[in-house]
Amino acid sequence: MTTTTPDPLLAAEGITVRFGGLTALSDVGLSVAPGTVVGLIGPNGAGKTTLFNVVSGVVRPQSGTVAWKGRVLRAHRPHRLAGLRIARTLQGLNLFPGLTALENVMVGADRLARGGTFAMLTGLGHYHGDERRLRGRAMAALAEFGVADAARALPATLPFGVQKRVALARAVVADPELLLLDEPASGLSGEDITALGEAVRGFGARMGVLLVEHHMDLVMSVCDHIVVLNFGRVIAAGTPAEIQADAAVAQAYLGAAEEDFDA
Ligand SMILES: Nc1ncnc2c1ncn2[C@@H]1O[C@H](COP(=O)(O)OP(=O)(O)OP(=O)(O)O)[C@@H](O)[C@H]1O
Repeated sequence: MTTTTPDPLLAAEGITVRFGGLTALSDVGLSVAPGTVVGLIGPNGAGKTTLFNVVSGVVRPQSGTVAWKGRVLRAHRPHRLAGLRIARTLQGLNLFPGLTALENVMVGADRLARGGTFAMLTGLGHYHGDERRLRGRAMAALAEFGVADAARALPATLPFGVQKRVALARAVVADPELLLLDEPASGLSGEDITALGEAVRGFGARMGVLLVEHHMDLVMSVCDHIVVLNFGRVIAAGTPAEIQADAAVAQAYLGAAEEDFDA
């Protein structure tokens, strides 16, 4: 039998996570196919970050599996993601304060450096060829995000929106096959969000993307498929149009808003 649906890059199945007596995720699944942007949304406390952390290897589920290209990941750890060609950005910027924007992006290209970025940045080992090649690549990544002129600056001296772009450049500089984005729009507004949306759509043409995000306009405009969590369960999954028309989703957000209102 032939199928038009590509095999997923990432497939999480039956994920259950408990923190003491609290069930943060209950039998949750999602998958990301190449060239698609999958959104993960839900009210506060729904379990989005927990699922992001399971996929990243930060949290180990009590049950369920995470598979990468059809192979279940058993010793799944965050520092192994780059080797699998999975990149992620976190809610915080996580830029190295003592390195310039360019050097930060070069760290993201570590997978491509034969001697490792450490050798390259410290000058130890055989690094000259790597250094030139990766510097060029990192500059190109900064230019792609319109922040090439920030290359020599330390992160703390740059506006927040520029730091965010540097963090995105670092995430994609090594050409990942899957990009995990945890609330990339947080702290951004106006044209920075518009530019972020364009960037995420651009990533979607080159790689699979999993986007955890509160900013609904962004999610609805960039995602091919959306999974909605509430109280640790998947309550809906579908296209942006299907999710916008889903009564259970509207109820979940309305309920959350009423709780916020009562608080
Ligand atoms: N390390 C932890 N220990 C105990 N409880 C936790 C832990 N991490 C998350 N939780 C709880 O698990 C539930 C899901 O939290 P999670 O952060 O995954 O939700 P979220 O959808 O990302 O929320 P938000 O949108 O507010 O970031 C919440 O009730 C939260 O309090």
